[in-house]
Amino acid sequence: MLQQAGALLPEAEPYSEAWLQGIMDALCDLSSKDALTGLVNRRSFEMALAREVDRVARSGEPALLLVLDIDHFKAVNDTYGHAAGDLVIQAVAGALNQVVRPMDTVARVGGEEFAIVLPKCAAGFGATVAERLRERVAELRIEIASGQTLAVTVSLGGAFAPQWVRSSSLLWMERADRQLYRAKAEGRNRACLENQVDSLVSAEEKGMLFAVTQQESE
Ligand SMILES: Nc1nc2c(ncn2[C@@H]2O[C@H](COP(=O)(O)OP(=O)(O)OP(=O)(O)O)[C@@H](O)[C@H]2O)c(=O)[nH]1
Repeated sequence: MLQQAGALLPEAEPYSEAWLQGIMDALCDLSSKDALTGLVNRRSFEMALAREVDRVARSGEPALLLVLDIDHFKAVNDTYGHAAGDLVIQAVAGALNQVVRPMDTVARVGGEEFAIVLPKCAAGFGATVAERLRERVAELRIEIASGQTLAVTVSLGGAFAPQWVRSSSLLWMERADRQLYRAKAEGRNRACLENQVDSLVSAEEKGMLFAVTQQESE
């Protein structure tokens, strides 16, 4: 499996304890990481998001979900080729990883789409961190060929997890996605965040809270 995926096999003596451990680590990476960027993949991110939903519901601590999309990325591929597009995706991934805290999870969730979950992120800090990510990407000068560099921008959407409500990661993702659409529609190279956290608990989420309360009272 590892050879088929182009992954390196451990250098230790075959079938030794170190070699088996190396094989297990490499298989874990293969199932949880995106091969192009080394970021967490969509499947693994969805699990991290579900864990965060549970943690927020238990602790009431704020958490922010950001979704990002490279602007006009099709034009990069069409103008400079797919290999240059891949270099752009890798550079953006690296830049995002540099800006966040070790406790945050950065994932590549689609072709030129990324998502970041930021636990314990206070509501007042959301716009600052989103803006810092946007700026960091805009500052990049990505070398796509000798002496040829490209600059790209990203649009971001963000939503805070509803505190004290056992929501679903899917609903959370949908809310962040809506903000991303807004950022694209308003001209790209910007961040749009839901601003009022408490009043944005949807009817569906209230239903989930009710279901939890009912179960707990049985
Ligand atoms: N190089 C490269 N391109 C990819 C990869 N995955 C998806 N793409 C390309 O990403 C492009 C996404 O383009 P669109 O969804 O039209 O969006 P866009 O051009 O970024 O426009 P906006 O999002 O509206 O700003 C498509 O051309 C895909 O072929 C990948 O792994 N590598």
